[in-house]
Amino acid sequence: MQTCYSGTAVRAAERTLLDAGQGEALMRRAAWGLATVVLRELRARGPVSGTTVAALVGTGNNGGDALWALAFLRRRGVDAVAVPSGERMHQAGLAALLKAGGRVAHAVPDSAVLLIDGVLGTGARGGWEPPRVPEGAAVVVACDLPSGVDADTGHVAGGVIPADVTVTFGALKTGLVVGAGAHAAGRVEVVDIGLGPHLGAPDVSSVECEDALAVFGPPAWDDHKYSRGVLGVCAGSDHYPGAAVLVCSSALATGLGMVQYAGPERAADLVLAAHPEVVAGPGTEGKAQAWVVGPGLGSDKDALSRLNEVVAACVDAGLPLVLDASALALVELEDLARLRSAGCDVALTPHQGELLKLVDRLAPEIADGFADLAKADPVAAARRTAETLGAAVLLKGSTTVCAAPDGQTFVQNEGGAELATAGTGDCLAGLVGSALARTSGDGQRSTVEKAAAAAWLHGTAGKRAAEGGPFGSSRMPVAVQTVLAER
Ligand SMILES: NC(=O)C1=CN([C@@H]2O[C@H](COP(=O)(O)OP(=O)(O)OC[C@H]3O[C@@H](n4cnc5c(N)ncnc54)[C@H](O)[C@@H]3O)[C@@H](O)[C@H]2O)[C@@H](O)CC1
Repeated sequence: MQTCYSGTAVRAAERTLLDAGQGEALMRRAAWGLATVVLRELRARGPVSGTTVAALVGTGNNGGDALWALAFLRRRGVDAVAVPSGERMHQAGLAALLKAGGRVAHAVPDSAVLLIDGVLGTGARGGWEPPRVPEGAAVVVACDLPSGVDADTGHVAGGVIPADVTVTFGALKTGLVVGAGAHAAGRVEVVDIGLGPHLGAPDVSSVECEDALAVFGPPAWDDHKYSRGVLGVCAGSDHYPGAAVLVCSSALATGLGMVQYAGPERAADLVLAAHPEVVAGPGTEGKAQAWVVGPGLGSDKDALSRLNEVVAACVDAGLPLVLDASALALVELEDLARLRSAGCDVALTPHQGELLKLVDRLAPEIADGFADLAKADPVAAARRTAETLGAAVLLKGSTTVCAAPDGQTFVQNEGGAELATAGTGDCLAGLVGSALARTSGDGQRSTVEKAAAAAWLHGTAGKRAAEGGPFGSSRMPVAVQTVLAER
C-alpha cells in the first residue's frame, strides 16, 4: 500500500522542524537527494563532467533546493546554471552555487541536457505560466513538484512543464498522484528528509499489486463454489444487452465461484451463449453474496422495478451492492437509507458527469460550486459525496478515486486513456462486484479498499490490453485473466 500526504500536511511537519532550527539541514538533505537523482539521470545518458545542467529558480525555498542541488552538481564537474524566474533567489543557496563555481544566466542555455524545475513547490498559490525553454532535448527533473501543480489536489490552474522525473521531499504528496499533477510528475522519487515522525495520518492511499491480489487471489485448497463468492448481476436490457455480457465476463475472469444473472431473455441468452456456466433467470432469487445493478439497465419502468427488486434482495439479506450507470440515475435517498440500516455495504461508481447529476438529484445541499470542485479536486468531491450519501464512491476518471463516508480514500492511476471506450465501466462494475462477493465475510478490508483493488485490476488490465493495440472493452476480461495469471 502506498501512502500520500497533502502538501499542507508536509508543510506542517516541516514547520515543527523549522521551529527547531533545522531549516538549513532539511534543505541540504532535500537538495542532496535531488542532486543524486540528477547525477543518475546524467550518468544514464553519458558523461557527467562538462555537461550543462540548468535550473529554473523561483523566489522561495523550492528555488533554494534547486540552487543547493546545482552547487553539489558543480562539485562533480557539471556546468551548473541558475536561471532566476523572479527578482530574488534564496540567498544561502545562491552563495553556495557561486562559491562552487556555478553561474547565473537569464535564459536556459541551448547546451543544457537536463533542466531542473525549481520555481514553485508547496508554497505555490494559483496558476503559473512557465517561461520558454529550449524544446525537446533536455530531461526535466522537477524539484519537489512540477511548478504549478497544487500539492494538495493535483490541480494545474495555469501552465506546467511536464517532468520526466519528480524528486519529492519528505513524503509522496497527494498532488503528485491525482489527475493533471500525476500526469505532469512523470516518475516520482521520494527523498526522506526526516519528516516521518511529524507527518500524522496519510491523506490518501493507493492499492498496489499485492494488496489487489489479497482480494483477487487464487482459491484456497478447501474452497467450493459458494465460498469463492457468488455475484448477482442485474444489468443489460433489450436495448443494451451487451452490458450484461461485459459485467458477467469480467466478473468470471477473476475466478469467482458463480455468477447469477437476473434479466430479460435477450440479454440472458447472450450471457449464456458467452458463458454457459452463468445461472440465469428473470429474478433475484438464488445464492448471491453481492449484487451489481445498473449497467445497460435503461431508464424505463422495467429498469426501475429491476433496481427495486435488487435493493430489496440486498436489504433482506444484508448483501453488498454496486450501483452503476443507469442505477445511479434511478436510486433514491430512501433506498440508500434502507440499505444503510440493513448494514449493506454500498459502492456507487459514477464517472464525473454521473457524479454531478447524482449530487444535483440526491445531495442538493452540496451542489453549489460542486462542478468546479469536482474538476479541481476530485478527491474532495468524492469524499463529500460519500459522506453526504453515506455510501462508498468510486469516481472514475484519469485518476480513479475511491472514497468512504468516513473519509478513507484510495487513488488509483494504473489505467490510462486507453480505457476511455464504451463498456469498460461495465467491466469495472463486474470487478467491483466480484471483489465484494468474494470477500463478503471479510471484516478486515473496507468497501473502498475492495473497490480500489478492483480499480487496480481494471487499470492494470487496460494497460495490458493496450499492448496488443487499440481495443474494445470485450477484450478486457481476457486481459484481467492475463494479469491475474502473471502474478
Ligand atoms: N520549509 C522547509 O523546511 C523545506 C522546504 N523545502 C522546499 O521548499 C518548498 C516550499 O518553499 P516555500 O514555502 O518557500 O514555497 P515555494 O518555494 O514553493 O514558493 C514560494 C514562492 O513563490 C512565490 N509564488 C507563489 N505562488 C506563485 C505563483 N503562482 N507564481 C509565481 N510566484 C509564486 C511566492 O511569492 C514565494 O516567493 C518545498 O516545495 C520544498 O521544495 C525543502 O527544502 C525541504 C525543507
